[in-house]
Amino acid sequence: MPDKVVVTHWVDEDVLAYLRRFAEPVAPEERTVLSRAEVLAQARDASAVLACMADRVDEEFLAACPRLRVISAALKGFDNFDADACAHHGVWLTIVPDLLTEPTADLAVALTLDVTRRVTEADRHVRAHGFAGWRPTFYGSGLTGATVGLLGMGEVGRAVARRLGGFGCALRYADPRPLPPQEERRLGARRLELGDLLATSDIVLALLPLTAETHHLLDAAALARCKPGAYLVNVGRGSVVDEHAVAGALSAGTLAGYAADVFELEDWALPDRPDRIPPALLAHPRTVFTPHLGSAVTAVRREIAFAAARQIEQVLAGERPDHPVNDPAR
Ligand SMILES: O=C(O)[C@H](O)CO
Repeated sequence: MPDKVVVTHWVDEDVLAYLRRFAEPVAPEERTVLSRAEVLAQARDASAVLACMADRVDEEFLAACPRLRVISAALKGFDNFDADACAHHGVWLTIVPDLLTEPTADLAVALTLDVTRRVTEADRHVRAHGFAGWRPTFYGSGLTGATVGLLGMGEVGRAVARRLGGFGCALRYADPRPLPPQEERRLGARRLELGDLLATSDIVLALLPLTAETHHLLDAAALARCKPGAYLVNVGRGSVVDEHAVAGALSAGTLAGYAADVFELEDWALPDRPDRIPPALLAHPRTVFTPHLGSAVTAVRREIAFAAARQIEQVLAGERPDHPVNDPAR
């Protein structure tokens, strides 16, 4: 009997065709994700799951799916997946680490320009009130001459720095691991401690994974250290910021704007995660939000799905997958 593979979200037909060469995939036909109950119902007798950002894999999930050999996550940040529990159940957990870098950096720059130049806010105004000619309104602040603080200098941080090199801003970064001096010079980025970065940046971009150390790194106390009138942009994980504290900082005027592609409610594995975006944040005019579109480029999502499918093929063939984050053999 062929191995069953549960694909928890819509993927291109040619990814399903690839999976059909060695397995029997089940996947939603519409552009949607399966609910946890639907995934569990399908995965009870499955050998593999091709998972996504909407999924959570924990002890309960693994106990309900005894035939699983691999969870292949079509993502990089695996904070919603319990890698140790997977290994304990003899299940590989694999990720796709590299393909989201460039599109996520593009979106980070897009959100930065949007929130600082008030693009979405002005668009809403034109649609709601019409346009009767130029007025001295919607003045913002651009990137030229700004000091931009990159919080996190991993792959995405460096990709953002490369892009910002053309905008005439001063680049700073905070990361426990310094870049080699020649790379700092090439990117024109100077390393600072977190407090100094917050105190001196006109725009702060949070480009961090979610870990015990980064959870609510930008809480009320940290935001109080920001340069008055700074902008904050978050494309890493929602819970790196405390969204209620961000709403407070916006209404106090400490922050001039907040743009995000990620939200605390998505961090399913956190026991105290909120189940909605704070209404005060949604209502604030100086916010710009996208629904986790970091890697949402057609060709990139296709490549990510193929890379995840390939790792399922490898495990089912008894091979070591390309990008495991655990080792069930140990
Ligand atoms: O970590 C990732 O790959 C993205 O945030 C999920 O789409």
